[in-house]
Amino acid sequence: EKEVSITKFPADERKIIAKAHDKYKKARAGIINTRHGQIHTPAFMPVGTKGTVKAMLPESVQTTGADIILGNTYHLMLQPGAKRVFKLGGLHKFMNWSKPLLTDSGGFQVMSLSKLRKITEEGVIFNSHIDGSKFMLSPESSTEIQYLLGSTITMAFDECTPYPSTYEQAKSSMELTSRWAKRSRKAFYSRDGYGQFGIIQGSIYNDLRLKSALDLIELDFEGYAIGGLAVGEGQELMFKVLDYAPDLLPINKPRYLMGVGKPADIIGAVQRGIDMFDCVIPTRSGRNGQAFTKYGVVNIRNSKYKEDNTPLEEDCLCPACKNYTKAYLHYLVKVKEILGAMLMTWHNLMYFQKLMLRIREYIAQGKDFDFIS
Ligand SMILES: CNc1nc2c(CC[C@H]3O[C@@H](OC)[C@H](O)[C@@H]3OC)c3nc(N)[nH]c(=O)c3cc2[nH]1
Ligand SMILES: [Zn+2]
Repeated sequence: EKEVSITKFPADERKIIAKAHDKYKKARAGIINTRHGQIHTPAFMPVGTKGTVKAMLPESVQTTGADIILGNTYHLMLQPGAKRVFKLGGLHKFMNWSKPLLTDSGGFQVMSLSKLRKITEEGVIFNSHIDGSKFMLSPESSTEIQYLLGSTITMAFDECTPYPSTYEQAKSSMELTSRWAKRSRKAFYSRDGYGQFGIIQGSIYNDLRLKSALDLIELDFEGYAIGGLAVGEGQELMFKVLDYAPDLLPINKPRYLMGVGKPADIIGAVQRGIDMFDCVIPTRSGRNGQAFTKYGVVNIRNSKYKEDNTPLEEDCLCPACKNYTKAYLHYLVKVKEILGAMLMTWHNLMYFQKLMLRIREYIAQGKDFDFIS
């Protein structure tokens, strides 16, 4: 049993008991202590982009077992505006979520959502996808916005290198991210129980990933994210990067793989040393009628369910499985009833949290967990 205690997450300790497996010696289970409570890792973080996990009440999200949810700087700075959220008591109060909140730094959404944008050394100038008004996101403004929102974990302002990229493109993008990380770190207001994570880039090039990690480790972040993945490279290439990238990061700090993923992606990434995940799959696909079950993914809109009087999963404790049948869910989703989105989302979030719970238990017992899904 290797006891590895994490360096201070300001004023708090993160205890991590990394059991060295023969096959999965990199898998680890632990606890991150923050100002807003504990995060049990490996952790799945539901996405609440616009200050709400879509179709869920925050107390319902809590019953699924989620310790932390995500908000998004890009969306919230456009509407309702970071200063307004600050004036109203911060995002925790605004959305009635008292546990940890992680906010992305906004760069990714600028590139994927905004119209007309210009990347300069200073930052990214863009027009809002809502009303076309002009905005600038920079390491300083992104860090300040996340402070105004009251984020427990703030993400450094980075450039998510697109896939595919040539070596030269990935190199200059990674170097820009390193310069922006330095400015983000300088702009961060360090407080007990709050933390800022650096995001490493470098696409699929291992020397660039190493350089990115070295640049960011110098800035002594409270945690590190592996960025530039789940951007279309596919699972095989992603795992190839994850075969070495987590090892470039401090073993005693949280490692967060952004935007991942399906259950099999999560299991493979945990086996390679990742602690934290976020993905829209359980919420977005739930609203689109896809339910994750131990029998595989159920497309509830399929007509074979229209008179199926059994629950999605007979032993699941979520309201969809306890009180309703596949036939009812099939009907609700077909006629686009709001309750359909609610019940499907609730079940999927419960499924993902159960998966993480089982992974944490297997690691704690020193068991292999290849076959869980
Ligand atoms: C899906 N694949 C993927 N997402 C990614 C995101 C957005 C996650 C963010 O996007 C929102 O979900 C829609 C969530 O709010 C999440 O917040 C952390 C990334 N963000 C940054 N800053 N840098 C990256 O390299 C990056 C890579 C990703 N790959
Ligand atoms: Zn269920």
